[in-house]
Amino acid sequence: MRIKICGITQIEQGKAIADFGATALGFICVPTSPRYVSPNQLKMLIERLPNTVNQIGVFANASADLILQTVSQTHLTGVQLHGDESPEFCVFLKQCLPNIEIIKALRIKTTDALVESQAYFNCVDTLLLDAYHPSMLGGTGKTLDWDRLASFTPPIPWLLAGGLTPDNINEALGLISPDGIDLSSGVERSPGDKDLAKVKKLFQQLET
Ligand SMILES: O=C(O)c1ccccc1NCC(=O)[C@H](O)[C@H](O)COP(=O)(O)O
Repeated sequence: MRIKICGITQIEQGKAIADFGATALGFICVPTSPRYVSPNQLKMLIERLPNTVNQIGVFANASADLILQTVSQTHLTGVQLHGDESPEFCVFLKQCLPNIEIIKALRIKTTDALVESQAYFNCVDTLLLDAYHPSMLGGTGKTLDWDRLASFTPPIPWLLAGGLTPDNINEALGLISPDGIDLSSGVERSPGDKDLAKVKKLFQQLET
């Protein structure tokens, strides 16, 4: 199973998280986020972090130009679209970046919103389901209604996000079987400052 830890801002924390067994690290390229890393910071982080893990840049309603420029300046292996990007935008980006993983995040307000995911099945490599929040785009700590996701079996890989913590991860994975999980605030001391004790506990819990 893929394990993505999102909102990395510090090299040493990123290295330690990769050593614990994360398969992907996420970097927030959304300027309004308290976890924001600038293109220069992102380049420096990626240069110093192990290339054995996927390096995912998270964008929200950014222009294609900004995304393409950021990818060309760094060695991102994937781009996560966390805003209101249309299927057409995703198709365009995939055409421009055929070797880069495109992840479309959907913020699920009600399970009816899962129907929306169908429009992306042929446009992206991976889906990510996150919790809806009226004023925050991500890193909210809010959980999804896992019971209702049991029937979500898209034809492409998907990651579960939203309020996952070392204490609730096994409950979530007992109810649903995503291809991977994505955590941010549940393994933090404060936004962008990862708590390595919590990350360690997460991996211990996943082994039980
Ligand atoms: O984390 C942010 O600050 C953020 C800001 C704007 C868009 C997306 C953002 N995060 C996206 C993520 O991938 C988070 O890991 C995901 O929302 C889960 O967060 P959490 O509920 O805190 O585990």
